[in-house]
Amino acid sequence: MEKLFIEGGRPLSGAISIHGAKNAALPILAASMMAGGVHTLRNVPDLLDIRTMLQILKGLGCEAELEGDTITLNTATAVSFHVPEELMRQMRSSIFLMGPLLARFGCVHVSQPGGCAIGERKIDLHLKGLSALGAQIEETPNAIICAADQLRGTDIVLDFPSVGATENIMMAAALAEGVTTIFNAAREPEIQDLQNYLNAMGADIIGAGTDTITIRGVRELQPVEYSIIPDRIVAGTVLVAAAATRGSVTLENVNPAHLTSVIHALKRAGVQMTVGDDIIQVSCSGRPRAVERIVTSPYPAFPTDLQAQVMVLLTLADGMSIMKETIFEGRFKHVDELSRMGADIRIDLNSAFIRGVPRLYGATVEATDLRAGAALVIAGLAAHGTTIVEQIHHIDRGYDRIELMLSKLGANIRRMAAVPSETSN
Ligand SMILES: CC(=O)N[C@H]1[C@@H](OP(=O)(O)OP(=O)(O)OC[C@H]2O[C@@H](n3ccc(=O)[nH]c3=O)[C@H](O)[C@@H]2O)O[C@H](CO)[C@@H](O)[C@@H]1O
Ligand SMILES: C=C(OP(=O)(O)O)C(=O)O
Repeated sequence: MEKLFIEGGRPLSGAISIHGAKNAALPILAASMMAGGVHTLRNVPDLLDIRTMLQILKGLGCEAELEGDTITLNTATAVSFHVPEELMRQMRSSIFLMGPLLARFGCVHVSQPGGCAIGERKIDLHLKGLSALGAQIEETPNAIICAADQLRGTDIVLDFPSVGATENIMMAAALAEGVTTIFNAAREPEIQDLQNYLNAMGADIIGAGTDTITIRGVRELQPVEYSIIPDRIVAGTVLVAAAATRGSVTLENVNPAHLTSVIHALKRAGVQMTVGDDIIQVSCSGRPRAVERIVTSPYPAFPTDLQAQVMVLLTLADGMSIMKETIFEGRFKHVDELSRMGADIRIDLNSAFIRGVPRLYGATVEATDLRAGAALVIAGLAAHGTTIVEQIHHIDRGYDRIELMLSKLGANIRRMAAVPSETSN
């Protein structure tokens, strides 16, 4: 297994361009199935999850090529609506195929999606939404089969503003007969990006970014060229890494409006930031301040996907901070690893009580999930001594060669290949 070796203690400095958003690119790749033909997607990050999605699309019969940050995808050749179980299990985003395949073929055969172990992550809201559009759903322990001769628009009220359910329903409804309105929809920027992509293909959708999305079904969609938005979570990760190492970094190709709650939280921690149209300059010269309370919640509130990374900054703050996680019940797995690096964190139910320490110390730690892994990398950059991060395939799901990105900012970080003794059995 590959590992990251980090010599900590170097302040990050310089400028970096932020890559495209995983959470926008994945549903958009799935949505491309709804318009047979050649699509060109730009600003796509080269991530493990993107490669898994391409593998699924190829398995369905599409032709796909990833060159630099551009994917050329021919979905006209697709012949199958069955996503094999072993591919479904590799990531949560495999579930995005459900709405598009149902809309295109009138039938889809999937199974429970996999992904990081951060909570139960049910898909009941996806299924309820598709059922409301008229799909017949048959669930067995190993398969979920949805079928509909004709999807029909309707009003759908989500019990919780689920990002994935909002997106799956939007995609299926785009080719349904009549009007669908999603109430209590998720408002994440990636949903607006999906709306923009679907509309560019000829869909008629308004409201993404608010809690009410209206989709007027159209008969067909056309393939297009489209550019994915920048990744706000990668941007947030770099902001925290710069602050935790007391560095000074300029982020380019970002949308600061997507990071309002994060910028607010970091400013409360004493981090200096200057915001332009598509750049953010960040610096932190002294010890961060403790922040009384940060609560993760659906957008536009503070994102769960940056909880672990910001917690690292607060482990170094002057005083006691509290972070409350309200989205995923299993998203504190980084805490044990950070404690091994000298952090002082106590968990009580879904709150973490973080007593700042003057410094962290390098250790061998394990990435238990994507953002926990990113947090451990930041901790390693800020720590005294050497940190080895293991199980980094989790990090590769969401960061395009994280070690290259951070090396450009002066970090001493390198990826080491598996040693032969580890691969021989
Ligand atoms: C590819 C992608 O965009 N992933 C993001 C998406 O995941 P994802 O779309 O899976 O997140 P959701 O918003 O659906 O999930 C939020 C909460 O709702 C629950 N839930 C969800 C669906 C459902 O049918 N039933 C149900 O109970 C989940 O268990 C979780 O507790 O939003 C999350 C919350 O911002 C982010 O952390 C993920 O990075
Ligand atoms: C939880 C995440 O992603 P996914 O929904 O793809 O598992 C994430 O990006 O932090």
